[in-house]
Amino acid sequence: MTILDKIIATKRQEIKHYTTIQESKDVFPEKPRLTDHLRNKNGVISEIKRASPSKGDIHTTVDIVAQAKKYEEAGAAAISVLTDETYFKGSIDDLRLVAQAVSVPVLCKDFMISEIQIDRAKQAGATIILLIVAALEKEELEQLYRYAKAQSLEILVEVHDEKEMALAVELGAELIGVNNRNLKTFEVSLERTAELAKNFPFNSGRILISESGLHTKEDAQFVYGCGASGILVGEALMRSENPGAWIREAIKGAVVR
Ligand SMILES: O=C(O)c1ccccc1NCC(=O)[C@H](O)[C@H](O)COP(=O)(O)O
Repeated sequence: MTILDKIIATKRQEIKHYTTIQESKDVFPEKPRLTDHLRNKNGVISEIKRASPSKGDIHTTVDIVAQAKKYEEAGAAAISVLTDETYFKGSIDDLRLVAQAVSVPVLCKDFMISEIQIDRAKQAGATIILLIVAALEKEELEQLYRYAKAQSLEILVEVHDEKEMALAVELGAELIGVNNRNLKTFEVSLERTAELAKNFPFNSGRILISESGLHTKEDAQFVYGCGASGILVGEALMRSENPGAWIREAIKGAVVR
């Protein structure tokens, strides 16, 4: 059983207890679309990540609102919030607090297998959701993609290999994320982005995002050089004493499209 299988099995149990709020009084600042940002310039999707299966605790006591504001002030293209409780020590309330505090797009980073999770993400202020091809049957992927689109959410479709990439393209995904982390071994290689970028359909308006394992501005430059318009960075920002400087360095010299 891979870690992804384990996370999904836990998620199936957890969602049985999920409920949605019928009438939310939460107010969220208006947010632009990540797709529009990344069509014009490279960007950093900056993540709130307290802990992870591969690294254990990363920064559990973080003030998530202060951290999110640092990301926004530094020019983050979007903020990703890990909402999984069991494996990442996040929560849907983390997402809500961040979405109330910032005016950049907010990604609900979770393991989506059901429409109720998409409803909860939207109610907590997310403007983007993640769909992981490896976690879903083709029909489930199509159904959740259609459902999220109908809610006017942006959808980041995550892939690990050529086969999954073909499915993401067939689905019509505009934002396609290549995860550099092997979810079986936890091994990280930016070469995965380089490999999958070779046949990426850039000319059909798709946007490539490189996810995981980016630690330095050289890492960022490497994947931007492969054609990625965006990078998704968690651990490096959560461990950094100056995440704002990290983001500014990463976007310095980024390509204006
Ligand atoms: O981070 C993990 O250990 C992990 C394990 C299993 C499934 C997903 C996992 N991470 C989720 C992510 O996609 C990352 O948080 C994100 O890409 C940022 O990665 P990093 O910059 O390496 O923290």
